[in-house]
Amino acid sequence: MVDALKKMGKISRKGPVVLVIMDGVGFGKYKEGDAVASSRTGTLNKLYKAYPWTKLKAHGTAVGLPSDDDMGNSEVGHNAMGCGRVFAQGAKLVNASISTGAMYEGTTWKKLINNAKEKQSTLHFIGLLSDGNVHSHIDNLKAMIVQAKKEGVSKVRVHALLDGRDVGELSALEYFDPFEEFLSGLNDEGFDAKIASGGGRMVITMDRYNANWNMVKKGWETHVLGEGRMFDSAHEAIVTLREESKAIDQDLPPFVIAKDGKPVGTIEDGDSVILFNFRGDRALEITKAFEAEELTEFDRKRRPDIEYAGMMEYDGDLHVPAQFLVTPPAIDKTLAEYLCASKVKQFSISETQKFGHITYFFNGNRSGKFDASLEEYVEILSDIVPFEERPWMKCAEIADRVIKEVENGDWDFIKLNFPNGDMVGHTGNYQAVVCSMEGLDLQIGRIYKAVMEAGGVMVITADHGNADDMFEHAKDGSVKYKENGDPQAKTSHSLNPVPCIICDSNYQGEYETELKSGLGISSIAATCMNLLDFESPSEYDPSIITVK
Ligand SMILES: O=C(O)[C@@H](CO)OP(=O)(O)O
Ligand SMILES: [Mn+2]
Ligand SMILES: [Mn+2]
Repeated sequence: MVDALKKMGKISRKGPVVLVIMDGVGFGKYKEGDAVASSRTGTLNKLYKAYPWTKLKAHGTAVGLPSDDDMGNSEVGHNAMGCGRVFAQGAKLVNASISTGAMYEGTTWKKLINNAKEKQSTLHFIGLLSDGNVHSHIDNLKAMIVQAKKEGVSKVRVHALLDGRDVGELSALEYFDPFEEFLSGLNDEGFDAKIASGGGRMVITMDRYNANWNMVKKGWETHVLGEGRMFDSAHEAIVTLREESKAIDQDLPPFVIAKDGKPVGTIEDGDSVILFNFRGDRALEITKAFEAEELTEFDRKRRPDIEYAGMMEYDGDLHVPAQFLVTPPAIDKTLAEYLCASKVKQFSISETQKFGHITYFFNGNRSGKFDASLEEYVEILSDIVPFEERPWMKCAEIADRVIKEVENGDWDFIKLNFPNGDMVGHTGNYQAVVCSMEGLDLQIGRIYKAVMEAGGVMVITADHGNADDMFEHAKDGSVKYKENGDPQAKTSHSLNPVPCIICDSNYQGEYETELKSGLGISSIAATCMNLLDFESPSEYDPSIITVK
């Protein structure tokens, strides 16, 4: 348990500090494709003119990723904002564990490998097949397969999800084709590795925050039971299903690879299974499907008796999964923990799609509360729809609730995540993103009014960019176009910085109006502490404000 924070005795506000996280809203590098800049955001424009603001780094090493070529993402972004400093993140830790060989010395790896060897059974890998480095990296998978062969495993099956969300929207074959070749290169009379099933990541297996368990059910049927449309190869499945459905990769229907009408890689008693995604939000449900004795969310029909391991521990509170290959970053001393120790009353809210971002990720990948008597978490249920069809999502409902809480005056610190910029940004639909940004801006205007009337402070920021970079650009900065002349949509996050605006209802000169520059989003935590009149702990990254 951390100590209570020290009071500064310098900043006193009647109302709460309200932290607004606009998920996926950054400052575009290119004019073309910047759906944030090209939206009519009257509120934000007004706030940029009226209040101090700065740009914060939200990608690469500033959020604990291996290099500055890595775009930011919600996990590392919320970890940084909620924990006040930067930890080496999953992408970096897994990479290191594999390249030093530490993973293969661990008990979990040995157990799964020995299990497959002793029982002459199959070693399965399930996960996202791309180099997006948000949930997984294909190089990790390849290294593990090579090692498994070296250690004497004879049969490997890969259940590969198409990405198209952290990489190009139609890039799957750039990963699948060379990967099939890689497997063929390894195969010999003593070793047999194949892709056994697959599908789009937004259709099967990778649901999060209990938004749509039907996705997990479909994933189970596809990977475990081998039920579904059958194809001879992943290549054939992807080409055929693309043509029929016109879907982009993340939305491609599921497929099962079969030979002579029989699936090549169902998951059976005695097998070993590794979920090779390192990020937790979209790994928890499929993990539960494998691990739970009783499952109420869907009928598994058959639950194989297997050795199951995740790439990482996905939930540090609940210790899920029971077995994992790499120990996650030891994120401790979080903002919420410090605020609880200091008796600060805190309210957190988002809609389902980002509910765990503002709670679980923000608290360093822990699902529980630090002090239930001081904290309330509210989830507004997300619609189960393609978000380009409802780009406003639940931003009005979130704002309604926040305004009510601000007016009631029960909380010292309120934090919320608006998913619009990100969830709609991932669809690649420019018009929908503009609509999402304009809807969001209206709601920020409503919250702003309530916070000012209550005499509080509103801090507006984001976890990484997305909506600010909606077109693919060539190395020379020019927009890439499709054959039909439309710009090529970019569905992934961006490498761009994000805003931090401090709207203070009652500024009395207690801090410099010039905000510090060159900082990253990990500085949000210390900033919020200062605005709540606390000194920030020495281990935290510096606050954005300089208190006089
Ligand atoms: O949808 C997700 O899982 C990721 C992209 O892979 O987005 P975010 O980090 O914003 O949650
Ligand atoms: Mn995000
Ligand atoms: Mn995203």
